Amino acid sequence: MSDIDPGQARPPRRVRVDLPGRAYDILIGAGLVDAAGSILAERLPDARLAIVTDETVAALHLDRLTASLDAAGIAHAVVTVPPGETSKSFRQLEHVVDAILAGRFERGDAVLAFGGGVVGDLAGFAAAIVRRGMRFVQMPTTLLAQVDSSVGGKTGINSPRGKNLVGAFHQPDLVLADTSVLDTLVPREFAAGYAEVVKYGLIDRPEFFDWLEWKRAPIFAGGPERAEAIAASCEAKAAVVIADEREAGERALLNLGHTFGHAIEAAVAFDPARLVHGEAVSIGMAQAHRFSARLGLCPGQDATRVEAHLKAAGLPTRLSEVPGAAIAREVLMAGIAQDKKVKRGRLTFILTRGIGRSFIAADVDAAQIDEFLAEELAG
Ligand SMILES: NC(=O)c1ccc[n+]([C@@H]2O[C@H](COP(=O)([O-])OP(=O)(O)OC[C@H]3O[C@@H](n4cnc5c(N)ncnc54)[C@H](O)[C@@H]3O)[C@@H](O)[C@H]2O)c1
Ligand SMILES: O=C(O)C(=O)C[C@@H](O)[C@H](O)[C@H](O)COP(=O)(O)O
Ligand SMILES: [Zn+2]
Repeated sequence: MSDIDPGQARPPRRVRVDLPGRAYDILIGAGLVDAAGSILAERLPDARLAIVTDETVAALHLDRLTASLDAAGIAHAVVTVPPGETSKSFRQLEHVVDAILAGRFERGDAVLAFGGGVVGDLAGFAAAIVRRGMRFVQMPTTLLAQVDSSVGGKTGINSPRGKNLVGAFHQPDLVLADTSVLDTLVPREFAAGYAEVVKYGLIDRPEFFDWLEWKRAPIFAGGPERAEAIAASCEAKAAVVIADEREAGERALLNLGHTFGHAIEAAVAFDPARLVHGEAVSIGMAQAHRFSARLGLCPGQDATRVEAHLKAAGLPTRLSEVPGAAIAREVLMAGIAQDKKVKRGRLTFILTRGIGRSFIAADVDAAQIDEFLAEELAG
């Protein structure tokens, strides 16, 4: 059987994450929710599925997924969590783990994450720890999850002390990204996912950034460029993950904008009414470019160009755009100190020499970051 649904306009694109012993495919295209049953029956024969989803995704798309699994004779159960970042918690982890155990899912069965990055990170962590590791399928339903979180095996939950501080590396066996489900995403969440698309251009693909400047409108409008951008993003991420699966070195580049961004998310207590992850990354990437320019590393016009592109996509680029009470500098500094890239107390940031010329800067002076944040908050 092939992965091509006869109802689809075109076969899915395929990106291979060629990790030795743990290689997997990312299939990208319209109609993969309806085709999931036949694809999974072929690729994970005999696996029962513990589907983890959130209430919003369940209401919009779950019936089509379960109908497809029923038609293929795949046994499944569903566990639902509330939508939003606050579900990346010990409480929801316990809820998901308990449902998997109550359903007597075995190690050879699979957890299937059907949702955005929150569901993917939470379900993936449950898959990593239940019976010391179950099989795992990602069916990402947000732009962010299709271009970033479903790929590469980072799973986990948040702590009130910081973002993703508890987790595990656990690669999926398969990623099915149905681009048609993005049509129900609210514009704010689409824009948030776009920030992580822009990230790949800013890390080391300047020609991709140029292309995004040119193609942003059709990507947002749902033209063929959208699937192209998703596939290009997955290819960029897969290349980094294959080279450095567990972030011993260069994978840290995927953290561009995240040292500032994660601190901002923690400072607003992960409240999606104030800020979602992609928006925090957008502010963080703009800050990484402004800070690099301030140090004389990056041309000022590159920082301006990055900020203009993010703004044009409807994304925030400044701390002053975060709604609610002003964020205190000390709170941000405390969040930055919890970053997972900290080594012997010294800060690591992803800085840049210009668009597409990011690099890992170990041993960044905390006093300079503190001064920079004071300026940013004043400005
Ligand atoms: N593991 C990784 O490598 C990685 C990478 C990037 C981000 N992340 C994590 O991903 C999370 C953010 O993911 P996200 O932006 O997808 O947020 P999310 O999972 O909270 O989804 C955003 C919102 O969109 C809704 N939604 C999802 N799919 C929908 C659809 N098709 N139609 C309508 N609504 C839909 C959700 O219910 C939610 O309210 C963060 O926790 C971040 O830390 C992880
Ligand atoms: O996959 C990675 O590596 C990333 O850094 C991708 C990020 O977009 C993502 O937000 C990730 O969850 C951050 O990882 P963390 O290790 O800083 O928690
Ligand atoms: Zn991210």
